Amino acid sequence: MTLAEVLPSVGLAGEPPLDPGLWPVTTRIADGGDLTCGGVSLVRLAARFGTPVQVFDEAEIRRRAALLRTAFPDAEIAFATKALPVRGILRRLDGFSADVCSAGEIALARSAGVPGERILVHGNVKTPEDLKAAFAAHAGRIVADSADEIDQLAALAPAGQRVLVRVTPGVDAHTHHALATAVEGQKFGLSLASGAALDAVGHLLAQPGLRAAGLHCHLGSQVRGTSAYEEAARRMVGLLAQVRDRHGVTLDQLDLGGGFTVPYRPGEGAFDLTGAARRVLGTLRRECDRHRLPVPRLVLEPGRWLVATAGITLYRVAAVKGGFVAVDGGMSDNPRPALYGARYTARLVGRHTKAPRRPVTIAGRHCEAGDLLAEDVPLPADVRAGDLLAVPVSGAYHHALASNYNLVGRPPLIAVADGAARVLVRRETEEDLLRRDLG
Ligand SMILES: Cc1ncc(COP(=O)(O)O)c(C=O)c1O
Ligand SMILES: N[C@@H](CCCC[NH3+])C(=O)O
Repeated sequence: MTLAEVLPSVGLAGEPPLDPGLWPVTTRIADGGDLTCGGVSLVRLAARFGTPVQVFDEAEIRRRAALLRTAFPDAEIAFATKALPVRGILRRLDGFSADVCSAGEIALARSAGVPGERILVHGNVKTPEDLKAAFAAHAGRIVADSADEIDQLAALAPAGQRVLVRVTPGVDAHTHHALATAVEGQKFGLSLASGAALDAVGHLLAQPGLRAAGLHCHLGSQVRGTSAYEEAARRMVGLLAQVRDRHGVTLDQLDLGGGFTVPYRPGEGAFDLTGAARRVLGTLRRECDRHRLPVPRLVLEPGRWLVATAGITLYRVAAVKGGFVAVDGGMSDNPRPALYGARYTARLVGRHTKAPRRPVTIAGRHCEAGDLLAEDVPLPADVRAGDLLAVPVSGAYHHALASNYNLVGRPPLIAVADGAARVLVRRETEEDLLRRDLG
C-alpha cells in the first residue's frame, strides 16, 4: 500500500488536498499525481477514451440516493431526468420515479424500465407528441401548467388520468433569475396569490375524465437555504385547505419539486439535507394539523443534488498563453459558465509539480471570447500543453445542455465502479454529426 492510499485526500508533492464536498466519494490521490475514481486511474481513463471525457462515480450516486431515502423515508422521489438524461443513470436509480418533460425523456424513462405509474410529466408546453408519448407510457401523473392544458387533457387523456396542478407559490428561492421558477411574473405554473391556481383546481375537478391527484411547485434550481422550502410547504398546505373549503375535496399528493444546491468551488457550503428534511416534514405536519388536513404524500424531484458531484470532466490542455490555459472542450460540453456565470474549479492530474500556484482562466476551444470554463483557478505555474485537467461537479446539466457548436462531437460518459469503467454514452462521431444533414 502506498502512502497516497493511506492518506487518500492529501497530496504527496504539495498537491492540494481534495475538497470532499466537490469530488466523488471514491476519489483518491494516487501515485504520480494521478487521481483514481471508482478504483480507476483518471490518467489511464483519459488515455483509453480520449478527452474531453465525463466520468461518473457510481458509488457517489448510490450514496446520495441512500441519503435522500433516509432523510425523506416516506416521500416519493422522482429523479429530474433533465439533469442527466442517460439510461444507465436512471437504471442505477432503481426505485426512483422519473420527472420527464418531453417525448424524448419519456422514451428514455421507458427504455430504462421506469414503470408508467412512476413517470411524472412536466413542462409549461406539452406538444401533441409529448402527450401522445405520455399516454402511451401510461404516465401516472401529468402536471398541468395552464387551464388550456387542462382542456387539452380533458379532450385527449385516457379516462382516469391523474393530474397535478403546477402552482406558483410566490416564494423567492434567491437563485439566478433564469433558475427561479416560483416567483410571480415567470412562465411556470398558476399563481397562488391571484387565485388562478385555486380556479385551475376547480376546472380540473369539473372534468369527469380526469382525476385531480394533487398540487405541485418547484422553487427553482441551486436553492441554498431551507427556509424557501418551509415557506413553500406552508403556502401549499394553505392552498390544499382552500381547495377542501371551496371544492370539498382533499387532494392527497404534494410535490415540492427539486432544486437542492451543490457547491461548485472550495468553500461553498453544502445543502443541509437532514435539516431541510426535518424542517419541511415538521412544517407539513404542523400546517396540516392547523388546517385539519391529513398529511399528503410528499413527492420530491431532485436532479442536480443527486448527480452533480458524481461527475468529473477531464480535459487535455492544448495551449498556455498569458493567463489562459486553453483546453480541448468548452461551452459545447459545459455551457453553464456562459449561461449563468457559473464558477468552477479544476485540478492538474497526472504529474507532480512543486511549482507555485497562480490563478488562471481555463478557456474552451470554441469561437467565442466568452467560452471560458473556469476563472481564477489556482493551477501550478508550470501547467503546459499535454497536461490533464479534472473539473469536478460536472455531473448535472453538462451532458444535458451540451451542443455541437463548431461541429464538435459531445464527450462520452463513463461510469466507474470497483476498478472497472463502463461506457454509458459513447463519444459522438463525425458520422453522427453529419447524419441529419441531408442537403
Ligand atoms: C419541475 C422541476 N422539477 C425538478 C427540477 C430539478 O431541479 P434540480 O436539478 O435543481 O434539483 C427542475 C429543474 O429545475 C424542474 O423544472
Ligand atoms: N440548467 C440549469 C438548471 C435548470 C434546472 C431545470 N429546471 C443549470 O445548469 O443550472
